[in-house]
Amino acid sequence: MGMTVNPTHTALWPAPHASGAVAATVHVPGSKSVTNRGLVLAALAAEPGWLRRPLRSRDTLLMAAALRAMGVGIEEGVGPDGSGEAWRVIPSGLRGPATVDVGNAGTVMRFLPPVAALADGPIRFDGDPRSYERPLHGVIDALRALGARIDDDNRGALPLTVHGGGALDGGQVEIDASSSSQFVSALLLSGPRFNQGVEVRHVGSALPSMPHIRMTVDMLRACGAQVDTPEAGGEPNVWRVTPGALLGRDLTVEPDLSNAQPFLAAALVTGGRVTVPDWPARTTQPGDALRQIFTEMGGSCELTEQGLTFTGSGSIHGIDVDLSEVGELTPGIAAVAALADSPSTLRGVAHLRLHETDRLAALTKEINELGGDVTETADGLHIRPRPLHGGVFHTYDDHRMATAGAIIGLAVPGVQIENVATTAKTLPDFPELWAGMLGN
Ligand SMILES: O=C(O)C1=C[C@@H](OP(=O)(O)O)[C@@H](O)[C@H](O)C1
Ligand SMILES: C=C(OP(=O)(O)O)C(=O)O
Repeated sequence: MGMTVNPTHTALWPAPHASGAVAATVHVPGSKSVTNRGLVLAALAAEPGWLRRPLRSRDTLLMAAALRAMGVGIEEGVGPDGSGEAWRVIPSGLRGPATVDVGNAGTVMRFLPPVAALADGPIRFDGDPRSYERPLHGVIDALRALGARIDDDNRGALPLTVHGGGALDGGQVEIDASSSSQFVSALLLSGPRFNQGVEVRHVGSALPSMPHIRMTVDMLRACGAQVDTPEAGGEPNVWRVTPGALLGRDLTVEPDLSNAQPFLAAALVTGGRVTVPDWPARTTQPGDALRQIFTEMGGSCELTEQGLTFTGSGSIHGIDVDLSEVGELTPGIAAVAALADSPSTLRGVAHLRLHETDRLAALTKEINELGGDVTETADGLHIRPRPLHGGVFHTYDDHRMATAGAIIGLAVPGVQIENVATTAKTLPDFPELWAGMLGN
């Protein structure tokens, strides 16, 4: 864990250059965010449930392994109607001792300590070196305030041990979640199982990634939980979850719309057309914002029975946009912006400095090394397009850096992506899907 060395880091993947307009249909695997919430809620339910078309990637397999280590049954199967791949989740009394490898998954490191507080026995959390640097204080401090006992040798970060007592008081808590919306989601997801439920009040500067909090609330309600939110006429920045049993559900996971991004970007960058089947008509996924953002950058899209079809116009325009709600889209938007016919300003994403890597620094450095002109601002990037040349695009163990580099490679010959295998965090089949899109 802490010392894992991945020998594939030095491998270089020649990013395919597009010889013309792409025309493809790409089936994008399931959403990381929905799969990992679905697993947690199913594990906390009072009865077995189904998760159909789950994403199988590093982040979701780590989540499943962690829940299994705490005693939850997760079995391979076909869904109740006999169709499609599925996981059957069989809740049981959560227990330690157990060890959880969080890898570098924000969802695992934030969503599971509250689950561990409900377990009987100690649960040790460890992960990749980068996981030690990612913010976790909101979850740790809140759990302590709600009655949990936690040993955090690294004070406010991983590695740590949650000494679960089999139950947690819960109640009211204040946190500063400006560094990650996942603090709020984490406390809400386990909230129905706390003796008094939970009331989370965010204090501090702006909260990022609101659609992900709405996803948490929607999925809790779908499992029968009662949740009061600021949107529903409640107090601003306050969420309240009533204690109660969660239902076992039969949930089909939507395609990951943030992972659809590089494929839609390919249509934009090559003046081509890409269809993503099963694009949901209504969703809380932040990737849905790509319909608007990429349209503004020079394409058009149509949502039909066949899915979402995005068509590039042949020109790519710069954009001035606040991405605070949809921060995980930033690397892909920056890649497209570097190829545009006018400058871009991406705002509202200072918290990306504490994502998989410092994404603002990494994008600036890697695009500039290909001849670009990117500067960091206090909360984002200024991107002035310039003619780019080939070279190595480093990825810093960040799946979205790898896909961003691939987008640039479509338009710029000779781009080589270092460690494309890092896409396994959320999209293990990326190189194959990319080649398939290009007809290779
Ligand atoms: O809850 C979730 O599933 C996520 C929330 C967001 O985290 P932050 O609010 O930390 O950016 C997002 O960037 C991440 O990829 C997934
Ligand atoms: C920020 C991301 O992931 P995580 O869930 O690890 O925070 C991401 O996928 O862009």
